[in-house]
Amino acid sequence: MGSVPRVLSIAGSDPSGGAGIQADLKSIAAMGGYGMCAITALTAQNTRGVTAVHTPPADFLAAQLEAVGSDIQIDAVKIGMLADAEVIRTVAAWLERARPAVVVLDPVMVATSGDRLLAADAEEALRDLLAHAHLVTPNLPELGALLGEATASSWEEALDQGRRLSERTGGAVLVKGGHLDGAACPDAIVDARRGADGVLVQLDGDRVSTRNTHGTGCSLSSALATVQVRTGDWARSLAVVKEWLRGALAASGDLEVGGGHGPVHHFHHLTGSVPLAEGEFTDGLWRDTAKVRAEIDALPFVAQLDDGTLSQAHFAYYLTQDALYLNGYSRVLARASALAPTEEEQAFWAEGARVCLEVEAELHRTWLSRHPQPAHDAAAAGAGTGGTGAAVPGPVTKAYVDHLLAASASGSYAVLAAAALPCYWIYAEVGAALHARHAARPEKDAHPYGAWIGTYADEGFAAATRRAIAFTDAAGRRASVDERTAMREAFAASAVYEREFFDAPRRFA
Ligand SMILES: Nc1ncnc2c1ncn2[C@@H]1O[C@H](COP(=O)(O)OP(=O)(O)OP(=O)(O)O)[C@@H](O)[C@H]1O
Ligand SMILES: Cc1ncc(CO)c(N)n1
Repeated sequence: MGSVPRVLSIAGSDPSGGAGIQADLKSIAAMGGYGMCAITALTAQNTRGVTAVHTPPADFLAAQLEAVGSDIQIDAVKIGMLADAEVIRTVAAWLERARPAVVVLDPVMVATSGDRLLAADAEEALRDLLAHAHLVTPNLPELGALLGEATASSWEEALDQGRRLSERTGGAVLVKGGHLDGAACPDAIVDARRGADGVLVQLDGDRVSTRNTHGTGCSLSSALATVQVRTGDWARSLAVVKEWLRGALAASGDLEVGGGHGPVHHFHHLTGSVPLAEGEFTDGLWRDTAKVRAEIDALPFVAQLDDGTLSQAHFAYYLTQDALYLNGYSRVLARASALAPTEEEQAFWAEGARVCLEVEAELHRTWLSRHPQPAHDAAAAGAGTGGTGAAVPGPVTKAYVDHLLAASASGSYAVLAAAALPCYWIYAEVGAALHARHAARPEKDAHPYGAWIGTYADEGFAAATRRAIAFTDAAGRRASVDERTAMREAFAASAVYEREFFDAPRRFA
């Protein structure tokens, strides 16, 4: 066997996708297997119930089994709905010849909705088929019916019935707690060949509070067949499948399928790693920070820069801190260059690091000489003797740069790119909005910050921003689930620091 178990489901079709072969194929894939199916019957059903069943001629099922089995090595078989005695005989005859290494049989008799899925006169034939299975997975009513007894009313009684069924079939029986009353939902594998109580493994579990239990039995049995190929150990297989199914039940509400007993979310564990289209990842980062960005737009600093009422002291503090920030940011971009996976990205971030130093120098040469920070403000900002360019980072500048340096130290290029991105993206957006408003002003020349706002119209920075977004997006698309989470956190934290940076003059100047 290779690393992908080849698993055949012999079962009925549920067009609503929650049970039958549809659930089986999803569950097999969710467990890393290659799913195949031979269809025993077509049902017309949804989450509310079954309205019709069409059973094709048994010869046609035989033809499907022959086609698959004559060409493909089958590592495991899961058997579900069998409809009638002729279908059962057809499957039995094929199993005799094919003798798959793993056979899990879910003796489907009644759907979750209460509708019959097996002809009443076929129960005897089904009992005979059980001997072909390595594991039988009846729910409590099916377990009772297979023994010709009433449904067990306690877990102990169910285990006892399971052991007696195992004695009869010669294989293992999965006793399922799904139909028990109460908050517990245990499952146990019972094998009469294993001594007195026969319990191979029992896994206790809490009941998930949901109506979406359509197809849980189908999903469990096909997933178990798949994992069993990998482990060869029912107890370990059940442990992994039960935890997965619990997650699928817990996430079933995300699906919003149907008004009755809805399906479970078979791929809940993969939602964080679905292949993303170009731009999707960074669009998500942008959406997630909508609130923080709206808060930036509403800051007094932005409004005052816009209408020209910003105090010289606040502006000078801002420029001073910006120069300090750019120095730290340059080192962070240099680290992104060092970690970059391609030469194109390496060059891009290195150029960004260089430009930061150039802009820092320009701030000192031009802007800060025109708008020096008053001595008492520089002292308040921690510059000591003040006013002579010996400023030190204020609390926000320090915290923001420390956050970026921590992202550098994470060693993840993707996380570092995400942390660095708001400084491009949010700054570019805020600047573009300020610039657009300024450009529409009739008396531009009289505006005290007109020249500064003019620097926001830098097409080179806008182009660099687009590339920084594209590189971060590509890194996000390649990233693992955990790394994507860390990227979102890093981006969101930087967005908050962007807000704090614009608000810092009001608080700390
Ligand atoms: N609400 C729940 N919370 C947690 N686990 C559950 C819940 N309902 C069912 N299960 C689990 O789902 C699996 C299937 O159990 P169940 O007894 O419901 O099978 P079934 O009746 O054959 O399913 P189906 O709905 O496909 O007919 C078992 O592992 C059981 O423990
Ligand atoms: C086709 C099919 N198989 C099994 C079940 C049991 O859930 C169902 N509802 N439908």
